[in-house]
Amino acid sequence: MLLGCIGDDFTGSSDLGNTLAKAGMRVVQYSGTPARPAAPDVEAGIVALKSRTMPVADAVRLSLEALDWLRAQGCRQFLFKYCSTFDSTPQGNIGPVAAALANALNANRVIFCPAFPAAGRTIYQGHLFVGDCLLSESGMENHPLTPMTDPDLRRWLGQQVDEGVGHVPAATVLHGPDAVRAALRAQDHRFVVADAIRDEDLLVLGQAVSNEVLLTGGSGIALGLPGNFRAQGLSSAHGPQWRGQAGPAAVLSGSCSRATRGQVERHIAEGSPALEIDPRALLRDDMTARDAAAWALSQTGLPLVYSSADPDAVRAVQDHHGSQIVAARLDAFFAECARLLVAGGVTRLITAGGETSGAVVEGLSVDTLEIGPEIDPGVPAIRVRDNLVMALKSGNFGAEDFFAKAAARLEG
Ligand SMILES: Nc1ncnc2c1ncn2[C@@H]1O[C@H](COP(=O)(O)OP(=O)(O)O)[C@@H](O)[C@H]1O
Ligand SMILES: O=C(O)[C@@H](O)C(=O)COP(=O)(O)O
Repeated sequence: MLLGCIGDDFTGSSDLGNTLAKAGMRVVQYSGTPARPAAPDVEAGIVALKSRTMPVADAVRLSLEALDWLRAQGCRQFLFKYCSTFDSTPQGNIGPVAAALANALNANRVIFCPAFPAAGRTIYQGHLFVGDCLLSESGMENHPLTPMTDPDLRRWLGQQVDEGVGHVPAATVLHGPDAVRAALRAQDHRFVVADAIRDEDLLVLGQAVSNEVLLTGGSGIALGLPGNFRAQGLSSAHGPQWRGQAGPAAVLSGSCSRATRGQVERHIAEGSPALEIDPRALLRDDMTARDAAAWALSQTGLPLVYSSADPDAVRAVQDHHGSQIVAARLDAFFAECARLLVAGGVTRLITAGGETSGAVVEGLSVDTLEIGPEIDPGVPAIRVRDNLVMALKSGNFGAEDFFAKAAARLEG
């Protein structure tokens, strides 16, 4: 294994897998740190954790365990993947996890670059934009678990760590890898936010950090890495292999992000079967995973079970019951629903939302996910086992017709 990656959620990890697989690496995503060694032909291994929103100390511990395993697989470089919208709280977990990994690897320069231009995430003057909005005006300020209320990544990361945060501006990145390397050497700080506006900038950054042991960022920061390994004669390009999967399909969505809500609306507007889950009904046991799975298995077409709701509805439920209680109940519901659907014959399963996808993958006791071809930017088709394929869609990814498109792509 050449590149060892740690993803702080499951959809984000598959997004990273998509970038690396498209650029020709053979990629496997693991659900948590595996107990066994990796297969010998894996070039990039991604240990997916559900560590984005867990207590800081747990996220650090699990990330260090993943690092130990990746080191034992012979990796030469390590990438900590977090969200392209830098999802975190003022306490963490991005800063503390990055600091622990940097300490363990003796890394003295670590870049932070969540940019993903294909999905509209760019960084300029240290500020993160989503399309033409600052992060804090993009809808992410209403995220149920990690509201992003400050677009200045230096300031946000600075709250999470006990050290200063440097910056490599776009003007330097435009001058190419040598200029970036020189700027990194000149920094007073170990942690450095790097601007990136275009994919070309990410390729420059990727080249500039080819000798750094630890990088951090969104999937975009990986764009240039397969080329680095190829240039060193360490990897040979081959596209992801894909074998379609026939059989019943279903969608589970716990994501309340704007893009997902649009996809849910489109699905319903097209007359496709949809069952809305009210978390209050789950908490009262008026609705169970068994009820929802039985409903889905009795439908024709592509059934959608969703709790996706707008920010006001989410806030009302959280204020009443507490966000952690609601999140835990929804996670348990979707995990159980997925188990029942697969037991009932579903072979193509689409999940929307990082927390939700993590709960589902863990609930299905899946340990290895083979990354296949891209469905929409940032979302690959995934083979889980002989009779089960999945798509783990990040909350804000995918076109409006994503659910139908994913079902078709997983089959074809
Ligand atoms: N109807 C709802 N009311 C309150 N909270 C909800 C509702 N539906 C989902 N949530 C919360 O929103 C979170 C969405 O997180 P996630 O699955 O990661 O989606 P995304 O990727 O869009 O952020 C869930 O973990 C859950 O706690
Ligand atoms: O980098 C990204 O935007 C995604 O890969 C990702 O991590 C999204 O997370 P969720 O929105 O929680 O699915």
